[in-house]
Amino acid sequence: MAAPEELQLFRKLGIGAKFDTKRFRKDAERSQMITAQVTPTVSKEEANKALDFFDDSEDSLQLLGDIKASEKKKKKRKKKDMTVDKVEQIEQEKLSEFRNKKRIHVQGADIPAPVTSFQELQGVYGIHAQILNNLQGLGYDEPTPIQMQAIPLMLQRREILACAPTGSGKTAAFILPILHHLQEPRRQGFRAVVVSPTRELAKQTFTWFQRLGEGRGFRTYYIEKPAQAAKKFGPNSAKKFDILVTTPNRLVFMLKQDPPIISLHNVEWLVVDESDKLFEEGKQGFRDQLGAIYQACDSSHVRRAMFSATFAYDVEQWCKLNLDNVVTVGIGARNTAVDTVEQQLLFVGSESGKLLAMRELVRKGLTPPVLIFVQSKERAKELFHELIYDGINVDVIHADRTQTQRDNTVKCFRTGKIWVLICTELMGRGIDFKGVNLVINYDFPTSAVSYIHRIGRTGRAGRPGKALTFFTEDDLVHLRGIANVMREAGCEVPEYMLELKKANRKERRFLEKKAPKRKSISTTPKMFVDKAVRKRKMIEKSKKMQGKTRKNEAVQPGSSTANTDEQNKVAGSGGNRKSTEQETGNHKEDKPHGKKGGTGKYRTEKSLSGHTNGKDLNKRLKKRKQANKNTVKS
Ligand SMILES: Nc1ncnc2c1ncn2[C@@H]1O[C@H](COP(=O)(O)OP(=O)(O)OP(=O)(O)O)[C@@H](O)[C@H]1O
Repeated sequence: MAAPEELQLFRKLGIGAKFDTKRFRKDAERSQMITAQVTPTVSKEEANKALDFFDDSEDSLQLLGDIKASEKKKKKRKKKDMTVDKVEQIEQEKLSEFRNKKRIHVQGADIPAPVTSFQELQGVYGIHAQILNNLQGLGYDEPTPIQMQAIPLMLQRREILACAPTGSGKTAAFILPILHHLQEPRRQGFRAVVVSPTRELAKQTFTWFQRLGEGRGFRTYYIEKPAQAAKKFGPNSAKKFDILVTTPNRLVFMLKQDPPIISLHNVEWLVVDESDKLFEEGKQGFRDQLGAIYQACDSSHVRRAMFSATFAYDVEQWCKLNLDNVVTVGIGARNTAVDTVEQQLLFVGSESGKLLAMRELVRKGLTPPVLIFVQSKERAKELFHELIYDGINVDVIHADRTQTQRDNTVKCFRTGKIWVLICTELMGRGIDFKGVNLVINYDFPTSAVSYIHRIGRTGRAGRPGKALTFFTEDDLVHLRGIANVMREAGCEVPEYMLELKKANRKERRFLEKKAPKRKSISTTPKMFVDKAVRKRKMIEKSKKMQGKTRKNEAVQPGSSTANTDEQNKVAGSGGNRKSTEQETGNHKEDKPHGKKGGTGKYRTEKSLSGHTNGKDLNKRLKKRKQANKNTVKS
């Protein structure tokens, strides 16, 4: 074997010379002149070693004078470029591997790397330490996948369309970058706007802004009553707020006043939460209102972000056409339910079968908190009247209840004072009740999207949950779609369900909007219901009259009379107000209800005492029995 110095000299002398690799292969290998050519992939270290080698050889080139220096430099640069490319490629591979592991899918140009910890946000982006403290205080140890990718994107002022499962932390994903960009409170008016489809969700987002921004002094405003807001916002007073959280109709109402009573000219971030819902057209959707808000945010540097748990093709198309260099971020498979929810379907035969099944569940013992979804406010009222007589700690929330009542009900459910909450689609999206144990779809949802959102009220932030869906023959048209969602999430479904006829797009759209007509839930004879409705109407009428008199006498509203009326209103099973289940934009709603003060509280206390106070319950049961007897007689 040749001595190392000899080999070195041999290598230097041999530079540029071609070997007959068949004849001299052994010599060439020994002097390491062809190893680099036969190695298929080079690590960074290896590549650097190779470069060192060529650096050495440059001297010898000058000595030998065989090869031109410029050619050599070119080669050297090429090798260096190759190494940089290789390093970048390796980095990209690592990123892809990490994204795959977290099921993060991205589409777009120049996408920043996901962050792996909240601390990284401070190091790389300079997020304020107070915000990190707030996160820690809330028990957010590490970012969720949507937060890992959406936060750095928004911190780089990129416009995004984000889709991530229910309960996966989308709210903090948009709040953190907003708080960072606004830096500090300034007297410039609203600089960030978040639009949500329901008041409950808007209020919840408002609360999260306060929690995550605690100690930073930002002033967030939630439009509860446009008329009140108008007073509050006199031309200059609106300037003292930084962030606005609202439902679309309330904001549009204020924008459309002449002159507008709110200005969005300084808005830097417009976030549309539940974007697929807000993009829906027609009575149930908010497409027009969203258009008006989009136009009102007319600053040249406004950025927009859309968030939802479910993906809609038209939202994506709109974003691609209208947003600047938009990035799409998706977590997991599109339009799927979270796998932390154990899903079950239960065939109950008929409408009355549902009530029997419900009572059977109660008899066996329900573990609260439980959410029950029905398809309309009328049915919500009917079911409430059935269950309350069963002695269940139950309350109901729907669009016919006043805002105060809705707020109180939500509060009582959050604090565990109410165990079972009956609701409509109103509560289907975004609401974060911690630890909901079971979601019951008493009425079958009209689309897979609605199903995903409804059952997403449980199994949040990685916790386990259960969902039970009743179905009858009326629901067969929707069954296949929901069975598919269940199977995607790894739940067992009978094969026949997946083989049912598939509805085409047009049919699906029609079915989505029209829930099947169902027999009443109520077991109380209709004549008594009618009587109750008539009575309620009379009371409402007399209340109006009293209200007028009170106004004339300049007496403050919110008296005990209002309480009694409100109680009757909730107890009535009919309803003649024409509000939809979503936020309606009927601003008349705000005026009288705002004045009813503690009526919701009264109502809640009453329903609670209904369960704890046996005497009261017995009285009501007696009354009901008597009513039934009377019908039989007549
Ligand atoms: N990084 C985190 N670590 C722990 N908990 C978190 C984290 N981020 C969010 N959460 C909690 O997870 C729950 C769900 O978050 P959030 O309401 O933002 O979900 P979401 O994705 O908006 O759901 P939905 O689609 O139903 O609106 C909340 O209680 C929130 O406090």
